[in-house]
Amino acid sequence: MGIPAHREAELLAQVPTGLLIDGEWRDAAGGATFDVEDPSTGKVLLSIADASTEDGGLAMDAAAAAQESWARTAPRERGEILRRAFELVTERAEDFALLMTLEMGKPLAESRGEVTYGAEFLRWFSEEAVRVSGRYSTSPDGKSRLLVTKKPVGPCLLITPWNFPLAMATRKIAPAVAAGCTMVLKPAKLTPLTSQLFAAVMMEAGLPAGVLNVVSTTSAGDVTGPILKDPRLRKVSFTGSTAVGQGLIRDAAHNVLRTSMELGGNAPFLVFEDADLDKAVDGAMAAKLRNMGEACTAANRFIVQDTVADEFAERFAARVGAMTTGRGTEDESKVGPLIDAKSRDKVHSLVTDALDGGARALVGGAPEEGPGYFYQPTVLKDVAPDARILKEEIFGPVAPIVTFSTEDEAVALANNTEFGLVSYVFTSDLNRGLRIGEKLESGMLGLNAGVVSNAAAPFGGVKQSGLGREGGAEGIEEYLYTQYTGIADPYAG
Ligand SMILES: NC(=O)c1ccc[n+]([C@@H]2O[C@H](COP(=O)([O-])OP(=O)(O)OC[C@H]3O[C@@H](n4cnc5c(N)ncnc54)[C@H](O)[C@@H]3O)[C@@H](O)[C@H]2O)c1
Ligand SMILES: O=CCCC(=O)O
Repeated sequence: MGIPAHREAELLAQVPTGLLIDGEWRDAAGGATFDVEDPSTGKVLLSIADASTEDGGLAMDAAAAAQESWARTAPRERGEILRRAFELVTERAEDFALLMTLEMGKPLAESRGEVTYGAEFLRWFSEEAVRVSGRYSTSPDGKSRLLVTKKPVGPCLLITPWNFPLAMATRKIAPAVAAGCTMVLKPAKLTPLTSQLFAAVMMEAGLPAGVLNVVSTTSAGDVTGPILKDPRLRKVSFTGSTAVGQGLIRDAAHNVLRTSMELGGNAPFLVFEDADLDKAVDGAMAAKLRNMGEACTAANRFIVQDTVADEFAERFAARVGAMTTGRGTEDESKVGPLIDAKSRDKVHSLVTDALDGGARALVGGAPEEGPGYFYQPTVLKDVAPDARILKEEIFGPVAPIVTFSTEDEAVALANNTEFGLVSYVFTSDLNRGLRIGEKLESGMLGLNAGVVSNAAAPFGGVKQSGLGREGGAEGIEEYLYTQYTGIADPYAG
């Protein structure tokens, strides 16, 4: 059983294929289009408008023109639009889930999870929209008054990746809407369809024309480069690879833009000998195989105390080996394809390098035969310390295991990376968990938990994993700036 072909066709027919500029769906200026493919089959799902530099300029014009009036709308009005969007996405959860599965490949159950997660940003920020506040105080010498207010930063450029097509968009759009900012959204060319449908839902929820403009394109730099140089732009928020983020930070320096950067990771997953191994294996499954390992939060290095390493590896490998790969629309599929051939080749080159360096594959270790970009869920043991797989983001269903003997050694191994997004620690000793957490260089910590993502939490990294936070009370601050007004002493004649 799976999803009938006519259901897929009916859904695809509802996805807008134009660019959303100033509230209208339009063809690209030169009429160009591009194909979006299903990574399970390589077949074309839909052709959509391919934005050019000119289209990017029109989108920027629309965002700039809408900014002033949008900033003046009542916070409650912005919150209600987000709340309606939350309800519409929730009503259409099956559509969004199927669309993500089609264009990105993840199993339907995971897509449904992403719909819940992605929609939650809409609900969370619908509530935050009315909580922005400032303060009024007396200066220390009593001679003046200090009025501190928060204002929307202004038009924003939002750039999103392909791996969580809905949640990465709502995590930016919702706080921008709540704060009163207008936007140009550039989704990833591999998975633009979810953003296209989501933008239609935002319009249906009552978002005024020009507030959200969407320019899907195959020429990312050509579209975003001029926007970044436009003096009307005030902020760029990016989720994607560290290399691209570094380039955008350089470009953002030109106009000294506010930047939020959600970049790559190399998460350590630490298992201590006092951990409940059943829970550690459950956590490892979630931290590694969620989204086929194509998550910035994916556990990239399993660092296990030597006294329990064999038992952990054996149990983990048994679970991983039981995971069936398949098109995400099929009921039995637990692990979908990787996003494209390049990604699968990269994963395999990391595995091959590790095996050549002396590692053993307890399960998996090769691409799947046949159509689509499937890779066998894999566990590697005895990985050499200098293996590339321990240094680079794997972004696939592959788990390398290394061992340690002391707490200090575990921390040193975990911190031995330029990334610092999330770390996972499994121990039944709370003091040890907190102690290790204090020593780990990462923006987030999963303590006996394999997933930390939550709309109510500040998501983000340190070191080369990024700048700023998305979600939580912190998320809206990224779209606000502080204005201070100094007021003369009201008692002085
Ligand atoms: N920290 C986080 O929250 C988070 C979340 C999801 C993904 N990621 C990271 O994203 C990466 C995977 O996503 P990806 O492959 O889509 O990343 P990517 O950096 O290749 O692309 C991300 C986005 O940037 C665009 N882009 C690429 N080159 C550009 C340029 N020169 N100018 C402007 N835009 C450009 C892409 O079209 C896409 O929309 C991984 O490294 C992953 O860790 C991080
Ligand atoms: O890929 C990174 C995002 C993952 C998440 O938000 O849970």
